[in-house]
Amino acid sequence: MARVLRVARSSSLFSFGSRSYSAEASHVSSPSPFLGARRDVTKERNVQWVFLGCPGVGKGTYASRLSSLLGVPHIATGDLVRDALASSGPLSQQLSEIVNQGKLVSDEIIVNLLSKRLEAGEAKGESGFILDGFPRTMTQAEILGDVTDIDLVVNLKLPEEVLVDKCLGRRTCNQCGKGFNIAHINLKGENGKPAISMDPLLPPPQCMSKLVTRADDTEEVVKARLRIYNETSQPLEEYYRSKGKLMEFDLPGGIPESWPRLLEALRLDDYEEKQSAAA
Ligand SMILES: Nc1ncnc2c1ncn2[C@@H]1O[C@H](COP(=O)(O)OP(=O)(O)O)[C@@H](O)[C@H]1O
Repeated sequence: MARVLRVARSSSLFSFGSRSYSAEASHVSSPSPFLGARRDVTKERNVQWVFLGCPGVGKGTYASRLSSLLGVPHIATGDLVRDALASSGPLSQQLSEIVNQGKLVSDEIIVNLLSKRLEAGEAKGESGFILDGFPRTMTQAEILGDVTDIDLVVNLKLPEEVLVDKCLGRRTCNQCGKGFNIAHINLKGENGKPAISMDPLLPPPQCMSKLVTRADDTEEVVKARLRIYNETSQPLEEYYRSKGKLMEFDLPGGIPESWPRLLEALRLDDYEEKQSAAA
C-alpha cells in the first residue's frame, strides 16, 4: 500500500485547495456546514466531488451529467475495473472471480487503478473530478483524505425495493457506450414513505440492437453487492458526515424529476446561465 500511496501522492490532481458548496432544498435530508455561497464559476478551481450510493441508485447517471455540466472528468472505479477485466493478463482473471461474485476488489488494486487513471488525466491537462464508486471502504477514504481535499460527498438514496429492479434493467450500448434502463418502477407510497415512479430510459432505435447487460447484473450478484454495500457504507457516511461534507439526497423519482432538484440542491440551477455570462 505504501507504494500505491506514493503513486497517488505524486499526482497534483490530489492537491487542490478546498472549497465550499451549498444545498438547502427540502429533499436534502441533512444540510451540512459546507452549505454556503452559490458557486462562483469565474473564480474557483474545479470541483473534487464523491458520489456515494447503493448499486443501481443512479450514481453513474448523475455523476456523468454533472461532469459534462462542470467540465470535470467523471471517474467511475467500476469502469476502471471493467476496463482491466477486458484486458488480457493475470489481473483480468483475478478480477473476474471477485467481480462476478459481487465482492469488492482489494484496496491496493483499486487505489492503483485510480492512481493510474488520475495520472493519465493529469498528463492530458484534466483538473478536478467526480468520483463514482470510490471510496468504498474506510481504508480507501483515508488514503483519499491523506492526499487530497474532497469538497463534497453526495449520497444518493432510493428505497431498497427498487434497487434490484434498477440494476436488472440496466443496459449499455456497446457502440456509443451510453447507458439506458428498461425497468418500469412504480412503488406505492406506504408508512409515510413517498411513492416513487420512474419511466424506463429507453435507447434510440440505432442502439436498440446493440444493448448489452453487465455480467455482474444478475439477481444473485446484485443482491450480494447490495448486502456488501450496506455492510460497508455506514462508517463511510459517518466519516464524511463528521467532516460536514455529506449531502444526503433522496431521489424523488426518475431523471426528469430528480435532475433539476439535484441541481437546485447543489446550487447549480443557474450554472449554465452564469457560465455563458462570464464567457
Ligand atoms: N472502490 C472500489 N473498491 C473495491 N471494489 C470496487 C470499487 N469500485 C468498483 N469495484 C468493483 O467493481 C464492481 C463494479 O463496480 P460498480 O460499477 O461501481 O458497481 P455497482 O453497481 O455495484 O455500484 C464492484 O462490484 C466491485 O467488485
